[in-house]
Amino acid sequence: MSSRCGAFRTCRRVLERAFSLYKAHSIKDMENTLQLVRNIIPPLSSTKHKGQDGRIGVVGGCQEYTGAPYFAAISALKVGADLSHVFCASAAAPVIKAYSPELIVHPVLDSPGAVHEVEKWLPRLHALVVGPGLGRDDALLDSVKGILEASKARDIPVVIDADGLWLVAQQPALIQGYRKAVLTPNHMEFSRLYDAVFRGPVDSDDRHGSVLRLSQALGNVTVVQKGEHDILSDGQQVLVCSQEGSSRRCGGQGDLLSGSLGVLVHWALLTGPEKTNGSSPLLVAAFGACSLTRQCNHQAFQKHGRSTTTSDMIAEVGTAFSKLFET
Ligand SMILES: NC(=O)C1=CN([C@@H]2O[C@H](COP(=O)(O)OP(=O)(O)OC[C@H]3O[C@@H](n4cnc5c(N)ncnc54)[C@H](O)[C@@H]3O)[C@@H](O)[C@H]2O)[C@@H](O)CC1
Ligand SMILES: Nc1ncnc2c1ncn2[C@@H]1O[C@H](COP(=O)(O)OP(=O)(O)OP(=O)(O)O)[C@@H](O)[C@H]1O
Ligand SMILES: [Mg+2]
Repeated sequence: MSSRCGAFRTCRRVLERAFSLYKAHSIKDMENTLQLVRNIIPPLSSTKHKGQDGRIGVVGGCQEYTGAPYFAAISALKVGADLSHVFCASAAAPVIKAYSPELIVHPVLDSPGAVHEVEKWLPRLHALVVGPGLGRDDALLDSVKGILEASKARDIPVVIDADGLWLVAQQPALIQGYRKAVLTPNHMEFSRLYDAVFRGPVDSDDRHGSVLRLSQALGNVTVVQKGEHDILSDGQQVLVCSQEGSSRRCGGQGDLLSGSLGVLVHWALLTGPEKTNGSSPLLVAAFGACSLTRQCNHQAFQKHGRSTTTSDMIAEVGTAFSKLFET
């Protein structure tokens, strides 16, 4: 009996040691990747003009959902973009404008010339975030398909989230092989995409492999699977972001992530792979957005506990950004 207890204790010590080694290793990996994120952040400078640090467009917002595009667009500004546009359905526009005087809001998505109306702006935009609060109306989704095609033709980076991922699950060919696309699925959105591409369910015991395979099958688009740990892959590398957040899971946190990512993607592509130590700039940008969102969640939770909402997290963007990237 006592020798069995001894064996049990030894086994537990081995497991504990292995776990703490793994933890130490992953903390070191996280710190190394955070350093790469710091390398892509442009310095603030008095010689720059308005617009140079980012002009970002969010495509989303319909009668039902006005919060999601607002969260994404305001997060882009708070992270450091100079201008943030929202292209939404007409019913959503006055609501979004009333939330914030800082956003430029175009009520065009449900007009017959929607693609043309957005295309006019594309030469002036550095990145698009497609999907927050878009809804699943077929006519809107059809316009978004045209907007995605126009963005690809101009080589504009696109972050695809929420209902934009619904569209991609219906038509994966839309982003197949487009290396400037980043997909940011939550649990359900990832399962839907995986099922659409592989015609079978995700292996829940192999999250890393599933994310890697999905990215590869889509022609190396960057995939960010959000969850307790965020798993990111460009089809070659797999990164894990375990920045401490909290247990509070209010809606809108993913919108903060996709909006911040719009800016970071622009900065990362501007900097190029020399500063990201051979890692894909988009993967580094995605790691930055995941860390930032989780840090905002952590800080907001310290102050507000169970009543934390996404607006409280957005109020933390400035200090969370400084803590992670400007120390
Ligand atoms: N204030 C707003 O306007 C908000 C609007 N939102 C919009 O709402 C629309 C639908 O988004 P949804 O995210 O609900 O998408 P889905 O309609 O695909 O639903 C996802 C479902 O998965 C569940 N889920 C999430 N994580 C899970 C996990 N780990 N395990 C099991 N189930 C899990 C959620 O409870 C949710 O019911 C999108 O347009 C989105 O942008 C959201 O962004 C939230 C905030
Ligand atoms: N269990 C968890 N523990 C810690 N952080 C989590 C957990 N689940 C999700 N997150 C974090 O919350 C953020 C949003 O992820 P989530 O899965 O809620 O996205 P979402 O469903 O798209 O959100 P939204 O409500 O904006 O649509 C990400 O930064 C992710 O890292
Ligand atoms: Mg979402």
